[in-house]
Amino acid sequence: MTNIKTYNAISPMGLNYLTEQGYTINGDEAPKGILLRSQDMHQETIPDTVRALVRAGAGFNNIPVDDLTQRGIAVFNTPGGNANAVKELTIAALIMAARPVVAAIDFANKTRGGDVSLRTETNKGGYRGTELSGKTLGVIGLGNVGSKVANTALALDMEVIGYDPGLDATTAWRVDRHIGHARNVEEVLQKADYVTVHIPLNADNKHFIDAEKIAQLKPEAALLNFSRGGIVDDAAAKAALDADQLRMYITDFADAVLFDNPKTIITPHIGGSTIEAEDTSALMAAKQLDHYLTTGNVVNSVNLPSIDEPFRTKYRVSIIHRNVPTMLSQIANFFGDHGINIEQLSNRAKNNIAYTLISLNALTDEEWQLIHERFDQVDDIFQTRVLKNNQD
Ligand SMILES: NC(=O)C1=CN([C@@H]2O[C@H](COP(=O)(O)OP(=O)(O)OC[C@H]3O[C@@H](n4cnc5c(N)ncnc54)[C@H](O)[C@@H]3O)[C@@H](O)[C@H]2O)C=CC1
Ligand SMILES: O=C(O)C(=O)COP(=O)(O)O
Repeated sequence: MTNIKTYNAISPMGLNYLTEQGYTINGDEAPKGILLRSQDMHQETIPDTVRALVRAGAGFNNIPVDDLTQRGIAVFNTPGGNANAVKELTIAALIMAARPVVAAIDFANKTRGGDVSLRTETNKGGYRGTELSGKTLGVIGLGNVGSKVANTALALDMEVIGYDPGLDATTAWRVDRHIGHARNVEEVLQKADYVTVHIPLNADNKHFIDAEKIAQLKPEAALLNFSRGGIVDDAAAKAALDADQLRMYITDFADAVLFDNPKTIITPHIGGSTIEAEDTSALMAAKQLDHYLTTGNVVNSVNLPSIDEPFRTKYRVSIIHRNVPTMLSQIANFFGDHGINIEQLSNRAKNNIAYTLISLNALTDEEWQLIHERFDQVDDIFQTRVLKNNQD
């Protein structure tokens, strides 16, 4: 039985799906797949038997994607699976940035003695807030989470402007037409009363919100970070709070520099922590993992191009290789030279990586062996798998 290793609390919805498909979870055998959430995989040893690693969630900065690609290991995430959960917590944070909810709860709970109802009523004046209605929300990153936050803020009667240079013809449809599109991030920073960041942590986005950008915010603005620690320069945010150049900072990522500051609210990375989001993400992850291991089809991979075609032949050969000239002809020639008839060949590239899926109806054990012997020696080929159609 194929063994899958897991890290973190993965919803039974995903684990049960895999066991129903015949996998073992955390069994004794060397794993073929890994299923995880926020585990820091930069610190883990990933065995050579692993063919796929799936992050049940959106952010994959905890995974050494480049190293795994060189080893021919497919990496997946589950985009959108927890976006609604993050959206709802971000809206809660917006409300907490407008109304002193946390301080007011604290005050009510700490009121002791006498007529507590009367005492809380007479002292409530210190807990007056403002309304979101009519204020401007700036959303940086209009992906699965940011687009939902932006659309929902319209229903709160906010003006919304967004910034996302990576939107394409498909993803732009997610964004309501009443949301203004900023030409640059500075426009968002300067206009908004609230700024919320929903972008991935990668080399380009490290400290994307730095001291220089924070300085462009209105002093009465509030900054929200439900993306990742490291996207906002927390020390710069603290300095701006201390200098009254920023009113409030709410983040889902604890950082000691922010502790014990009444202008800061910290939650312990719970943006995606709802029952629904955990179920949806785990099930998506489990299905994508099974799909890849059994058919070679690639859905929602962060390092391989997508190919999702019905597996109608008896065999498939899946090849992860460098996106270089003559590779495809070398592969096709090998099959021609050995008299192996190709029923279908699909090839797609993503940056410098390409993926080729070859469908066959006849393949002897010797030919199966030969494919591995030959392709495993080619430097530009990272991984070759021969798959038998179990539905056959
Ligand atoms: N707090 C939590 O528990 C959770 C946090 N996240 C974080 O939120 C991030 C976003 O999640 P999704 O919306 O699902 O991802 P997504 O991939 O759907 O969207 C990200 C968007 O950011 C845009 N982008 C990238 N760099 C940008 C930049 N410098 N300026 C403006 N736009 C930029 C991209 O074009 C893309 O449209 C994740 O990468 C993850 O780190 C996601 C889920 C849960
Ligand atoms: O999906 C993401 O990017 C998240 O940050 C969620 O993290 P988690 O799976 O809840 O540890």
